[in-house]
Amino acid sequence: MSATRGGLEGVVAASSAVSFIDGERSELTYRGYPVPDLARRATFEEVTYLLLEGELPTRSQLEAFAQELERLRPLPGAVLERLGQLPKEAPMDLLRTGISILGHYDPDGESTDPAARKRVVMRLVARMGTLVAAIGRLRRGLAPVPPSVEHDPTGRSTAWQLLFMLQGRAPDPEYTRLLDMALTLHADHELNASTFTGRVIAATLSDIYSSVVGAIGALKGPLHGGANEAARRTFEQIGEASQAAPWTRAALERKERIMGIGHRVYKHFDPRAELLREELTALRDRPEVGPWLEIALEVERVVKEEKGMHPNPDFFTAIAYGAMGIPTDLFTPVFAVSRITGWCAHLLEQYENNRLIRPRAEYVGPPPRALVPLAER
Ligand SMILES: CC(=O)SCCNC(=O)CCNC(=O)[C@H](O)C(C)(C)COP(=O)(O)OP(=O)(O)OC[C@H]1O[C@@H](n2cnc3c(N)ncnc32)[C@H](O)[C@@H]1OP(=O)(O)O
Ligand SMILES: O=C([O-])CC(=O)C(=O)O
Repeated sequence: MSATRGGLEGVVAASSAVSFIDGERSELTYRGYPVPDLARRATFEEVTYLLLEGELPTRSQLEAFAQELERLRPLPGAVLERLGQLPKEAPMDLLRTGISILGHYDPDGESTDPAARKRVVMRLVARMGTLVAAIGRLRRGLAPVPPSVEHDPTGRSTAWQLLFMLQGRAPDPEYTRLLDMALTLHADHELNASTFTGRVIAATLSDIYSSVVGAIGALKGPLHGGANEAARRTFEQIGEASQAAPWTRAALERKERIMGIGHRVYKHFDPRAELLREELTALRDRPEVGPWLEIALEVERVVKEEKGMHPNPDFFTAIAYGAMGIPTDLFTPVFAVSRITGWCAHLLEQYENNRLIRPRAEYVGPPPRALVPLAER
């Protein structure tokens, strides 16, 4: 019998100056700034700069940063060509492969020079959204739409560009603002499973692309980033608010997990989910929001009553992203458009002060025993 429940719960596995979670008080900060403040009062590009550079940008720093992202946003043509040749069923697999292909075309991909690593990070941050949008279109048999600066009234916003490249038309300003906020809320979360995966890979002194490919693999799982897609499918299965309470009670009775509910670190509530609920409540008169929100709030009420558990942000982005017209199986890739910033901030931090990450396992197998030759077994 093992002495550990597994999962490294509560284990401090690295020092980091990127983000901080107080699970008891439901507080989250990026580089010292409360994340709800950043989500409400700063753009995702300001937050990206903050995560990567350690400080919020001045106006001119932000302008130069946004211009650089704009310059780097288009994908090398060969990437789209190769993606076009792959089976299209699984967007997260396409994203994983797409990032891997991008690595082949990056002249700095294998460099260990800090300035070259920063250039790699900028390319990844700029291109993740372009890649996700292209995957979304290729899957529907449509030609990818390139980024467009002339039509972007918000001034080079990742959220605007992502929706534009996905849908081929200027997005609804309310949804652009909501997506910008959601991107900020998902940008970093300390040593979550995907970031930890990336840091483990980087700590072997492997390259940034390999680390991000590994992180994407971890994000895909429904216990982590895949929960937003799974939560949407749950709401669709429930169908209408009157069915939500009996459905939830029956699922809990069967000991099933309700996707988008629960968190390893937050003990009382997740501040990101609170903010998203508030934003969606303000939009509840919209037909693409209201009925889904009613279902979600019923599920939330019953889970809280029965298990004392709370929603995580994936519970509400499952409604928000659907309302924006993002296809359900693209929800987790959209998470990656945000989290690439946190992954990169952590990878740079890992390289700066590296030591191989190599924990031990508690051995629970058979005691030492003598080998019986094959002929005698
Ligand atoms: C952005 C993000 O990645 S946020 C996380 C997204 N993931 C999800 O929403 C998936 C659903 N949630 C879960 O599976 C979990 O709550 C996790 C993985 C997020 C964190 O859980 P952990 O702290 O590891 O808890 P653990 O898996 O040990 O479960 C503890 C107990 O709570 C129950 N539980 C945990 N989450 C849920 C849930 N969503 N629904 C129902 N029961 C749950 C477990 O069944 C278990 O019950 P038991 O003790 O009777 O066996
Ligand atoms: O921190 C975690 O374990 C999961 C999470 O909420 C995130 O990655 O945003």
